[in-house]
Amino acid sequence: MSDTQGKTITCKAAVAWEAGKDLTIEDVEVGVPRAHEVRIQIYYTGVCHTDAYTLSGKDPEGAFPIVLGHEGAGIVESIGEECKECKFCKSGKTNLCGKIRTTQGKGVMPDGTSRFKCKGKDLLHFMGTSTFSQYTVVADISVVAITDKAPMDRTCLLGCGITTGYGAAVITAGNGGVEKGSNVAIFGAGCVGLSVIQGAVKNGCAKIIVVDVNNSKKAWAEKFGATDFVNPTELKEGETIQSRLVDMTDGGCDYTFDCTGNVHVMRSALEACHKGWGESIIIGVAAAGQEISTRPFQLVTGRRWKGCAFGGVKGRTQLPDLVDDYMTGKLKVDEFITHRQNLGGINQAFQDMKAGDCIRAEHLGSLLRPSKLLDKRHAVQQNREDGADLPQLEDESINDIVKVQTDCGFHAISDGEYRRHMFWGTFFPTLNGMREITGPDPAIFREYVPDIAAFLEEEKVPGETVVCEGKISHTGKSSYVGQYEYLKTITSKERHGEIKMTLAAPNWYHLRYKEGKAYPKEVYSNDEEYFADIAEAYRTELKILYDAGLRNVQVDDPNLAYFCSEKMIEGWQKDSANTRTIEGLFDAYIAFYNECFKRPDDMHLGIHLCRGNFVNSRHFSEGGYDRIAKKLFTDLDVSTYYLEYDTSRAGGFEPLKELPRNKNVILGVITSKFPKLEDKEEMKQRIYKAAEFVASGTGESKEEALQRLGVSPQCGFASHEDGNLLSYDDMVKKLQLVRQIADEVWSGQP
Ligand SMILES: NC(=O)C1=CN([C@@H]2O[C@H](COP(=O)(O)OP(=O)(O)OC[C@H]3O[C@@H](n4cnc5c(N)ncnc54)[C@H](O)[C@@H]3O)[C@@H](O)[C@H]2O)C=CC1
Ligand SMILES: N[C@@H](CCC(=O)N[C@@H](CSC=O)C(=O)NCC(=O)O)C(=O)O
Repeated sequence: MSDTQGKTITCKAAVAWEAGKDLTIEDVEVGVPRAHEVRIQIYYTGVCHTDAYTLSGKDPEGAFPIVLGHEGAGIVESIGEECKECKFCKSGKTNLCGKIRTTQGKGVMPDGTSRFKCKGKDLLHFMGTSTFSQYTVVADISVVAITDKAPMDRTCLLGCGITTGYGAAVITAGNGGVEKGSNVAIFGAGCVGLSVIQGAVKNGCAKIIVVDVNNSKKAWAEKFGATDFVNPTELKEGETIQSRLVDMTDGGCDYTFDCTGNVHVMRSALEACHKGWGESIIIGVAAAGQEISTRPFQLVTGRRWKGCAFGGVKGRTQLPDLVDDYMTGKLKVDEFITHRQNLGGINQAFQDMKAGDCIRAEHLGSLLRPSKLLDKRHAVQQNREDGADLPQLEDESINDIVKVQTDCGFHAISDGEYRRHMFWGTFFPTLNGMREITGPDPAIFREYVPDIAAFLEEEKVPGETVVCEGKISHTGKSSYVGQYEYLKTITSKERHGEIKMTLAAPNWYHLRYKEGKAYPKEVYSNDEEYFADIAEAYRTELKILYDAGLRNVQVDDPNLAYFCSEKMIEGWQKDSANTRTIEGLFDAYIAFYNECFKRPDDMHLGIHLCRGNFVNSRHFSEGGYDRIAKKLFTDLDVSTYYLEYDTSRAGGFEPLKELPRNKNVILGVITSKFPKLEDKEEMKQRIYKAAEFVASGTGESKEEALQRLGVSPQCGFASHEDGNLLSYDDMVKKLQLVRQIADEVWSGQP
């Protein structure tokens, strides 16, 4: 036993102080286990809709403050002193043990007290488990020992959702499970419904029909073994879901399962059962106050309604068998792991669960403008037209490009950056203290910074740039938010959280300028002061965007990719004016980024590392991620990296070994620079290869690593409004190819 035995442990836990509010990570005291109790060090926990239900305040038993969580796996740290004794357990008829249920429902241990304390207050326990804590105390009968060969990051998921669905099919339904040859219908293909499918497949059901309002669940359902899929919102006129299922099964299903928690669905599920013997199992948790109803005649004529908690599985005796099924490949568990978070990311985990999906097919934001829009913008820029009708044309063109994206099946919709001239938009020039200038003095630029070098090769400097002339601050008025607001008006409310906005890189007007030229010395005495004001401006901008509803941000940063370029590094080292080493500058930029992008947990942040994407499909820099990967992936506080991988310019996949378990990479294997369509199979093989490298770095399986990858074009199609060397149709074909690849690699996922 550990040396903490007999002592209170102080550890981190996610505390729900009140209903409807985010959890906060607190230091909590976890008391010594008493008689018939066990203290466990929790290594992994799942997040379940029932946690969200209780947190929402709708659970009649929900009380606060509480430590939620009930899908946990860990190691026993210490035990108090050692049921076949309660009426329920003695009956052999149910898994609902009565011994501790009353106190458990009140959020306390069987002796009526709590083992959690925080800020001098007792915290309540949840479902007798409270797994959102590094340590927890549970009653001895609430814990089951399983083989230490089973990985805990998977077995925690057997704590509820998977076991519930699987158990409902193989234990609760009928007399000990659905019979071979039965026809079953499963309403709702989330974790629970998909697990019902697994049970139905195991027992040899004939028809396994999945009913879900979300068409993206069809591929998921098929992957788990469903034979049919019906979307109840796409029925023929006059048809109900009951009548469709009755028709499909020659009179009705032998078994139906509600895995939605919707009481109307529960009714349909019952009424879709076969007269005389059909049985409907309620699994979903309905909101407080809701009741089920049907015509009593449905029951009179032999249909039966039943329900189950935890699938009817007796945790202490039957769970080890499920673990064995998983270990021997009979029960799918890995496939359910779509996201990982550490304890600090728990609110994000709730958001991810509610969003239901993770985005696999992406693009980088900028899309080719239609020629009518481009012509108009040129006419306005050259003062040939006054531009009064430009906003209207922008709106129309955005409506069209949003339709293209939704038709292609993209979720992270952008406005194509149609209101911007360059990919970074108008953030910097609109800050107090910054000014856009044309025809800048070439002497201010670092001539070895790749985009500057490219312009100088053509004996030009950038036509315009933004310089700092005074103390920088945000005006309080965002130049990006209008772009998001417009997208909201043309997309459904459920999609507003997926809309993606691209933002300028905070270091953009720093790296290009020679030492001492990025800001006047009288205003800032060093980089850190300058960075601090820009960071404050970014935080203000993010708050405005967040308050408007934006939850998906992508930063476009060529500068960080320049740190992969030998030429740039050589230039930096030869420049005697530089006061930092190149490594020191990279570190400073990472710290700068982390200050700029301090954000709420439910705002997703990704970063695109770009090697240049200018008119005529021009790139600026070359070099693999090897030299920056460790710091980039570990120290930079972003969730997703959009990485170029279309040519050997970006090097190999080896650096992906450095990707930690809580981060994602979108592989830009499709070029946005040229029209030739990539070979789909070859691209899929590249993705699988990338997954091998990710897996080899963390020790995950390749399948798990795949769940942190996605696919996209390598860059935008029009970082400069004039766009790359391909046609609008070529671009659409590329987007369709990205979608097809994603569908084949991650079937059913967005
Ligand atoms: N009884 C028990 O022991 C347990 C119950 N639950 C409950 O089971 C339910 C399902 O959990 P998850 O699978 O994790 O949820 P989920 O949200 O991942 O999946 C629900 C699925 O139902 C679909 N759906 C929603 N409305 C629908 C409708 N009207 N018709 C058809 N499909 C519809 C959704 O598109 C989604 O695919 C929840 O209510 C949860 O609280 C979860 C674990 C244990
Ligand atoms: N407390 C709620 C009901 C919550 C609930 O239904 N819990 C189920 C399992 S759902 C798991 O994710 C459960 O354990 N039921 C058995 C029990 O004895 O609680 C309410 O009062 O509505």
